[in-house]
Amino acid sequence: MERSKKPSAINAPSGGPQPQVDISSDNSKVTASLPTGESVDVLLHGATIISWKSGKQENLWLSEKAVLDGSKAVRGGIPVVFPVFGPPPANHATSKLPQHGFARTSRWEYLGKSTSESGALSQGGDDCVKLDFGLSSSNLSADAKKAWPYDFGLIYSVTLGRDGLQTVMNVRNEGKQPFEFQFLLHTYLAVKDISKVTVTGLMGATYTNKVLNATNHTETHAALPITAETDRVYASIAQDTTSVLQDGKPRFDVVRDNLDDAVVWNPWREKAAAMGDFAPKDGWRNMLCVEVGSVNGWQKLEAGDTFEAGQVIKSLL
Ligand SMILES: O=P(O)(O)OC[C@H]1O[C@@H](O)[C@H](O)[C@@H](O)[C@@H]1O
Repeated sequence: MERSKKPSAINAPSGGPQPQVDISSDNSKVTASLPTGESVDVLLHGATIISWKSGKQENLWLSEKAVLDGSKAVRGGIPVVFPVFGPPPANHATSKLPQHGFARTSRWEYLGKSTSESGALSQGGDDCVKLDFGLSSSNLSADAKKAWPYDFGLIYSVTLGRDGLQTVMNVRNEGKQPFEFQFLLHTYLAVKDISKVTVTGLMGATYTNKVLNATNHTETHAALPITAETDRVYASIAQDTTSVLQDGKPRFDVVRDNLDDAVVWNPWREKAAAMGDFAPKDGWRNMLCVEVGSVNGWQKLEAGDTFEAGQVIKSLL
């Protein structure tokens, strides 16, 4: 599929200090950092970004009890949701998969780095670094392969720039039959105090309110406060950018590319207490998930076709 908004290429390296990329000695994590102090940590387990720092400031929330050894999806950071969002519907090809699919619990392969083609975040030269991760049907566990028997290839590109992080997924149908999928980036943003957070860029969008018996509504808030358990799936949002404000000041811009939907989730006190891997127990005060995706209905990919989509998150300090 041709993308309407392809990231532009960056200029040739300037010869100054270079971004650094390290692979942990146990081969479980890739860390990239820029000479200007930004860094990102990506686990091969789930290709889950578990840390993204702008200088000393951590932008992502990660549970103190997150399980990082590959036995369970990570509670925090940016888990990748594919090929189904939420509990799979009974009458669909994904019906035998676990909630949110297998991408977040599979081990991905690190495909390498580049600094020459980093796109949307670059201001020129080598001020960005792009890490590529791959997952294909041949790397899946026997259980996942059996539950969703399609041939596919995913390439997930994580680009660290000075003022933002870009995450882009390329999905390719490598089989002979079409398949349908959903995709979402389950970003846990770190916030100082949820009681002083508002979310903009959703006004006028219709949403399913999962905490109100999955009823449908239209967003009427220009700046949505988060005052209780929140689990809303917004569909076909007109604006590209969803912003998180702290104390009325912009803290994050989340810019969608070729993705129309977004979930806003905070479990609040009781649901957080019920999650064994959620810590500290009052951690819900310091996080908000703004999850961009394509989750209303299905993306259909014919044999040989590709789909590409992602987000840029800007940390506005
Ligand atoms: O506990 P999980 O599987 O990581 O899911 C967390 C949440 O993920 C959100 O995307 C869903 O909208 C919520 O309903 C869900 O509770």
